[in-house]
Amino acid sequence: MIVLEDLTKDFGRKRAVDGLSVAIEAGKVTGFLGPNGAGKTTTMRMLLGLDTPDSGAALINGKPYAALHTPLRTVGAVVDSRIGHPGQRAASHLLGLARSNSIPASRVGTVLEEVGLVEAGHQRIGTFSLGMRQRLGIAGALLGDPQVLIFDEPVNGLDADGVVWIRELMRAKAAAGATVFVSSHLMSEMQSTADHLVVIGRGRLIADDSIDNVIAESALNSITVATPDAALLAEALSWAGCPVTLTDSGTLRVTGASLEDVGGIAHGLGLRINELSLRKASLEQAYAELTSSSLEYVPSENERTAS
Ligand SMILES: Nc1ncnc2c1ncn2[C@@H]1O[C@H](COP(=O)(O)OP(=O)(O)OP(=O)(O)O)[C@@H](O)[C@H]1O
Repeated sequence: MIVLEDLTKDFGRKRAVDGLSVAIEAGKVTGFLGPNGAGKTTTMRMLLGLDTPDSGAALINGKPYAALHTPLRTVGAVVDSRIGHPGQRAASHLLGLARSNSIPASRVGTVLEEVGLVEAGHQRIGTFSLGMRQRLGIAGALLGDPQVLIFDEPVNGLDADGVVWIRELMRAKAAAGATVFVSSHLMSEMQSTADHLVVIGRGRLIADDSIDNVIAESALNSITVATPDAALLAEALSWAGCPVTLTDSGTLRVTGASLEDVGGIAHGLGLRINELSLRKASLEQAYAELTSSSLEYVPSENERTAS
């Protein structure tokens, strides 16, 4: 389990992480999301003892990283694709890591196989593609068979097969009881990988909830109602405080209400209903709504139209 307690970090006058408190549970993949500069990497670096908190604590299984006896047996992480020395061979890099953490040398072959790098084990790291370096980083993270995994943007540089592979790896590790904490910018990827989300903006917690709840809370969820008595139902819904619009096709679009609310009001009026359906927001929409007020960098109109 990972626990952040009022975690705070400043770089000069810039507050990168601001009083962040959250518990990341075992047995789940928890997605760590936030706009550019929100403080995700800094948080992960503090968890791994690579940056020191100014106040608060970042704990893995109840301890700061520096207090872990053989860290690679407790936590495996990929926060940087610069791994090992370019002149070193992949297998000897892993062997060095294993030795320094009292991990049996036999694990090197096991993890190289797990990440699909058996053939490349004798190659020098400097000859590796970005995708191969990502896989080697993940091999290092898995070496001590840890119960906590921390990945910062792990799909960067991976091809389509690699993306599916890492998704299945994270799901399998969580299903086996591991705590998997992963940052990503790809909402579609998070939607198919994560169970739970921690969203931050400007270093502060914005949401700590299941993906289903994050989407359910979105103001962009809407209900479509088709009825011959649209005007009457629209008036009743407005009275009940539900924002309602009449669409070009003559149906009503209702927000801020559940299917039960809308069905109940229509039933109370004895109206005939031809369609009553819920249109859920995507995770991307719900996320954009949550983080719109904490963007550090807003693209100009020209950049938006160019992309
Ligand atoms: N070593 C550093 N020195 C000075 N400022 C830093 C340093 N590391 C991070 N920052 C600043 O702290 C803030 C948080 O950065 P961080 O990299 O943690 O965000 P992030 O959420 O990981 O962003 P991204 O999604 O763009 O990778 C940013 O404003 C960044 O410029």
